[in-house]
Amino acid sequence: MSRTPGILASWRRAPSLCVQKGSQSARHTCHPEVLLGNCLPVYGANPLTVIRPWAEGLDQVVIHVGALSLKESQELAQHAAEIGADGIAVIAPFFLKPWTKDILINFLKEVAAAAPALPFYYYHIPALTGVKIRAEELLDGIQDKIPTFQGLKFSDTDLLDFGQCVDQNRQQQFAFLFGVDEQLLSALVMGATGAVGSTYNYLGRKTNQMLEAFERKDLSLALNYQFCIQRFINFVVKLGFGVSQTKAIMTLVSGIPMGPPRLPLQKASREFTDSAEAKLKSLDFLSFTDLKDGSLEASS
Ligand SMILES: CC(=O)N[C@@H]([C@@H](O)[C@H](O)[C@H](O)CO)[C@@H](O)CC(=O)C(=O)O
Repeated sequence: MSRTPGILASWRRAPSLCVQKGSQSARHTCHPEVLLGNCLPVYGANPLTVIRPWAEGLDQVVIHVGALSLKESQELAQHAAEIGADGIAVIAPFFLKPWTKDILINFLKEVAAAAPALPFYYYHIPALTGVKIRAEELLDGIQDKIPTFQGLKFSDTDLLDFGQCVDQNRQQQFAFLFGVDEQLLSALVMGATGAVGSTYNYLGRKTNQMLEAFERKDLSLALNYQFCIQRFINFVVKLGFGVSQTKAIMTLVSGIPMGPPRLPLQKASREFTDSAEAKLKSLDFLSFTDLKDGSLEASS
């Protein structure tokens, strides 16, 4: 795999809230419950062909089929159905933006209709799309318009909006999947039923420990794990953290070459990777022998 596979992420529905079990390396994400192919189509690379090899052997695969053009999004949705995906997810189109809830719903409805048998997830990520329609508003009556609507991936720090999504839809059995890894514990308290995020590809074990502590109602321990995760994320954010840096860390931890990012992204610097590696080790995310001997078993 020389090109980016997007970001692999996983979740499991409530009551067990989880990212990849048993390991924190990308290589060991071969058995997550769900793989989300989070990539927009780019010229010459159909995300579905990239996702297919990753999807083999997984229990569930939800494929992101959002695109700037409705037609392209519909074609991707149809292809996702043809290759046996378990669901589709869609972000808001972000070049020509929908400016009201109804317009956004109409766009999503047309995409969902192209794969009428597949559960449909709205992927709310306003920082990247610039579409700031509140998720809580969007969810109001959404199943009347999109009968396959199954849930939401919520990648925003607005916990008021997130909490109200949960609170106003308690009867609906929706999946509420949180996407801000450094705030997951807060979202769990609000009622998140799962998590999808980039750092679970390499901070999975610590995150699972946090989830287990939360399920045991040991909030103090869960908070310790969340703080530890925050220490790492805070550290890399200060260095400049994005998709390229995620690829670099995933390569470092898994040993799987993720390849260079495409322009306009720039490859992560050697200094970044060295600093991230040192930080992972100092916070006990990796043991000192993990990377040297090729063993991917991370320390607890
Ligand atoms: C803005 C962003 O990239 N958010 C990430 C988080 O996992 C994020 O990397 C993490 O919380 C660290 O800030 C995910 O929610 C989104 C994501 O992984 C994706 O769409 O590929």
